[in-house]
Amino acid sequence: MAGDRSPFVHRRWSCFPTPRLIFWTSIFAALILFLFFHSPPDLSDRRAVAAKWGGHSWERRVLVSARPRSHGEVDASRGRGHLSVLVTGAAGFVGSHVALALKRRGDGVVGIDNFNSYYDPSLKRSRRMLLDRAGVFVVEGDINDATLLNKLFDIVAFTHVMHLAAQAGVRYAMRNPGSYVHSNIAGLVSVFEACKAANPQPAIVWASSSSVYGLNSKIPFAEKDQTDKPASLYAATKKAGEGIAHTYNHIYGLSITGLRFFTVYGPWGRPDMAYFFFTKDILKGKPISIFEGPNQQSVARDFTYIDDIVKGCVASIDTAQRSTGSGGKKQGAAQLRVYNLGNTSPVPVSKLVSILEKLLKTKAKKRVLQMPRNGDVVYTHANISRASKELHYKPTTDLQAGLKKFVRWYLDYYSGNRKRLYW
Ligand SMILES: O=C(O)[C@H]1O[C@H](OP(=O)(O)OP(=O)(O)OC[C@H]2O[C@@H](n3ccc(=O)[nH]c3=O)[C@H](O)[C@@H]2O)[C@H](O)[C@@H](O)[C@@H]1O
Repeated sequence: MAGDRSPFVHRRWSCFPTPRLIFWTSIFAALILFLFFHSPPDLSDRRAVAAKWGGHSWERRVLVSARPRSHGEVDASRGRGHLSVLVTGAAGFVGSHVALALKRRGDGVVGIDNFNSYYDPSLKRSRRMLLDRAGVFVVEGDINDATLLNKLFDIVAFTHVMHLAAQAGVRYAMRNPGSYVHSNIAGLVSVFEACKAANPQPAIVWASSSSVYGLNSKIPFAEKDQTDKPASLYAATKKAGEGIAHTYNHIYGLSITGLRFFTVYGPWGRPDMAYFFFTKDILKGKPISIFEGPNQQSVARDFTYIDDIVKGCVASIDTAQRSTGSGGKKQGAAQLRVYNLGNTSPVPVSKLVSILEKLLKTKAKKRVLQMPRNGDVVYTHANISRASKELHYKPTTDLQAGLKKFVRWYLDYYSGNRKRLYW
C-alpha cells in the first residue's frame, strides 16, 4: 500500500510498534525462551553450572565441617593430632566413601563437587545427603574456580587435600575429549596452584589410574613399569597429571602422592561402569555386550572393592609427609610417591557377569563383541608390593563378596528402600 511507504508511517513505526510487530516480536521472544529452557543438555560441555558459595553462614559451615572432632587431642593409633582434609569430588563414588571414612575417625572434612551431569546427578545428591548427615559439608563449586579454592584455604588451614575430582571413564573420552582436559589437567593444575599458594601448604593425595599402563604388556603392572603408551585420552590425561605432580613437587615443595586405582567398584558406585549398568540391564532383560580381545582373548580386570581403596587412600594420607614450601616457594625436597591400589586378582568380564546372574537370580542376555577400539585395554593386573610395604595396604574383598554388597545396595537404592541404606 502506498500509505505504508509514507514518511509519516515510517515515523510512526519507529515510535509506536504496530500490533502486527508486537505480535511477531512476542512470538519470536517466546520461541527463544522455549529453545533456551528446553534445549537438551550440552554433551560437549558438562561443566557445572555457576557455583553457589559465599556468605557468612556458608563460611561458618565450612569452618565447622573442617574442624576435627577434638582440637589438639592426639589420636593414639596414629601418634598425631586429627587432620583437616579438603576432599575434591566429594559427591563422587570414591570421594564420598573417603570423606565419610575420614570424618568417622575424627578428622575435619570439607568436600567440594561440581555435581556435573556426566552421570545421574541425583545419585551424587543422595551421597551428599548422607555426608551432610555425618557432618561433612560439600561445597557446590568447580575445582577450576581459583577464587573459590583460595577462599577455602583462607578459611581453613587444611593439612591435606584428597583430590578425587576428575572426569572418569575410559570410553567416554572419545565423545567428549574437552571434559578430560578441563577436569584432569586444568582442574589438577588449579588444585596444585591453590595448594602451592596456601600457607601452610597441605600434603596432597590424588587419583591417578591403572589406565596409565596402557599398552604395557609386562604383567602384573608395577609402578616402575613403562607408562608412556596410554590407550585412551583419559589415560593420557592421568599420565599427564603424574608429570604435572612431579613439576609442582620439584618447583614448589608440595608433598604429592598419586594413587593408581584399578577398576574400583561397590555400593554407591558409578552408573557408567560395566558392573553397574550390567546389573541394571540384566534386571530389565536388556542385552549386554561382553567384549573380547583379539583372537577371542578374554578381557579381564583387577576389580578392586571400594573399602580396600578407602583404606589405601587413608593410609596414604597418614604416611604423607608435610609439604616443604611456603609463600609459593620451596624450602627443601618434598615427598613424591606413586602407588598401585588394586586387588591383584584379575577376573574375566564373563565371570563378573556370571556372578551377577547368580546374585540377581536372572539370566543375562549376552552378546559377545569384539572389543571396540575406544581406549579399552584387554587386561589389568596390579603389583601391590610397594603399597603393601609402605602403606600396609592389603585388599581383603574378592569380587564375589564385593558384588554381593553392591547388589544389595543397588536393590535397596533403586527400590526406594532408603531406610535400609547404609554406608
Ligand atoms: O582402573 C581404571 O583405571 C579405570 O577403571 C574403570 O575403567 P574400566 O576398567 O574400563 O571399567 P569399566 O568401564 O567398568 O569396564 C570393565 C570391563 O568391562 C568391559 N566392558 C565394558 C563395557 C561393556 O559394554 N562391555 C564390556 O565387556 C571393559 O572392556 C572392561 O574390561 C573406570 O571407568 C575408569 O574411570 C578407571 O580409571
